[in-house]
Amino acid sequence: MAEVVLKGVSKSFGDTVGVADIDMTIPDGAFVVLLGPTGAGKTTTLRLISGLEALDSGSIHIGGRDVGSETPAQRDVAMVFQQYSLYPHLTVRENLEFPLKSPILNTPRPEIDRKVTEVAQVLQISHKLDNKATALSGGEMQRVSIGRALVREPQVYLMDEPLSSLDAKLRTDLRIELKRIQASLGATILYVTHDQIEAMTMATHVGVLNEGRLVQFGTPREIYENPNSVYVASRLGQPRINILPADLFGAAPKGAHHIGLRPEHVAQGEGRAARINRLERLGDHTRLHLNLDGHDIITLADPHADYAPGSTLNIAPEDPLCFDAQGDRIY
Ligand SMILES: Nc1ncnc2c1ncn2[C@@H]1O[C@H](COP(=O)(O)OP(=O)(O)OP(=O)(O)O)[C@@H](O)[C@H]1O
Repeated sequence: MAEVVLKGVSKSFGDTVGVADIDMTIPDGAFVVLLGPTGAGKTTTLRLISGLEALDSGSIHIGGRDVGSETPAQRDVAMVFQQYSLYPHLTVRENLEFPLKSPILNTPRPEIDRKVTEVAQVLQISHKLDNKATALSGGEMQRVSIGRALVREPQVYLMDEPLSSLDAKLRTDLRIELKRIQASLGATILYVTHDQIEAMTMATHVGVLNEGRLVQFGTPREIYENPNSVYVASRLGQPRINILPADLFGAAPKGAHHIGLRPEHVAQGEGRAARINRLERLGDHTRLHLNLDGHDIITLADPHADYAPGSTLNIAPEDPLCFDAQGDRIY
């Protein structure tokens, strides 16, 4: 497919910053997940790449072409939105065929049939192909929307929380399927999600946005293990990283204002006595909700271990991440 390169990309809406000075390279065949809270600029980034929104400044190259003056159709990107966008008067099959019938693609009939059948199978909607789009459930409509993007082989797929309206089982199935499609087609995908598991399992790279700025870009592992700020550290990981005063366990590490401890980096059986507030038994593991000097701490425990709420557990930090007063990582 194609590499996408953003250089100095900015877009404001009146006084509101949409995105500011974004430099980002989405390698050919990469699955890049954008993370950030609401309003961080994720959707705006997708809309700028697709051409639905015009740049204030900067440039966007797709496959080496500067697409600044191209229409969305010329850019050859496929976009899937959170809200499904189907032609209600057409059947599922007609909706899926629609992108392939565009005069630009001019796909031969047998090829259209083959693609529609294949995509319908992947999305588990083969039995609904001849239903009107309006006769589908919300989850089915969303699958057809995804299908309309997948029948094409565009330069890049732009997906804005495409699985968020689906139930848990289907979301898991489609997560695996999307990843497989990406690997087998070598597709370049830019994907927005709030779902930690989607981000960790599907992404080859993660871009973290904060108030329109790209604050870190790296592999999910780099972002998880080596975040450059409290903000980035808090975006990935479920349960979230524990951010605690640097001196909670004794003398603060040099220069540190806060330490960050992932749940798996809380050593048990040594250190200070924390109160066990609550246990969450999740089957294969248990989450312990602790409190130490008024600070909540979450850690993991063996599912068979016998912890009693109200009792205490000694804990100590293990390989803490250290942050300065501004929340920037110092080591
Ligand atoms: N058409 C618009 N007119 C005015 N402001 C807009 C417009 N589109 C986006 N914005 C503003 O730009 C900022 C970034 O919005 P954007 O939709 O990109 O965020 P987001 O990270 O996708 O959020 P969400 O997770 O809620 O979708 C927000 O402050 C938003 O209010």
